[in-house]
Amino acid sequence: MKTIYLIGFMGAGKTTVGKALGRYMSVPVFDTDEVIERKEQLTINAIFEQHNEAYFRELETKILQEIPTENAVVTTGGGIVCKHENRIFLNNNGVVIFLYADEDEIVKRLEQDESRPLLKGDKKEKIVELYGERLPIYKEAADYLIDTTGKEINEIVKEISICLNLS
Ligand SMILES: Nc1ncnc2c1ncn2[C@@H]1O[C@H](COP(=O)(O)OP(=O)(O)O)[C@@H](O)[C@H]1O
Ligand SMILES: O=C(O)C1=C[C@@H](OP(=O)(O)O)[C@@H](O)[C@H](O)C1
Ligand SMILES: [Mg+2]
Repeated sequence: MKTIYLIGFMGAGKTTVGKALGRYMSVPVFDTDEVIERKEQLTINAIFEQHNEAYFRELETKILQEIPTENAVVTTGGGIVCKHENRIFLNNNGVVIFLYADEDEIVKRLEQDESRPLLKGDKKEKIVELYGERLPIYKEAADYLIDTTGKEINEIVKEISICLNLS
């Protein structure tokens, strides 16, 4: 089975849904952020502070290309689609599912979260600005779009399984 890549904005549920999807499909799950943090022995926040975003993006591309392209679920960081090279790799190596959630839902889910360096400061303003820039990119990069707004994790996993004829 070709690897399933989950893309979408911060807070769309990629990491959470991906873990549940991997359990449902009995395949390993690779979260690009988690792989990077383990390799660097630094949190994403610390990588941005001690190095910079460009350093993180180089790591992200390298890690993406090291993760198996068969029989796995890969949960990506929200900015991975911003690099054309990454979009080409995703498209060539797996099935790309865009986990959509509307802006208000994203804001709600990330209200208490301080783990995303790009949302430091006025979180809502940053979300509106970044999401506005990226929404067309997610849509263009995806094979399928799943709306996660107001849905439970298992409901989203079920929708993905139907989408991919897994059930
Ligand atoms: N469908 C959902 N409904 C409600 N909360 C969700 C849903 N999916 C994820 N969350 C919550 O939103 C936050 C971000 O989820 P996460 O999986 O880290 O998203 P991403 O990896 O896309 O940034 C977490 O607190 C998670 O529990
Ligand atoms: O959208 C982005 O640029 C980012 C999303 C994050 O992952 P999540 O989408 O899992 O939060 C993480 O890769 C980093 O903070 C950058
Ligand atoms: Mg994540």
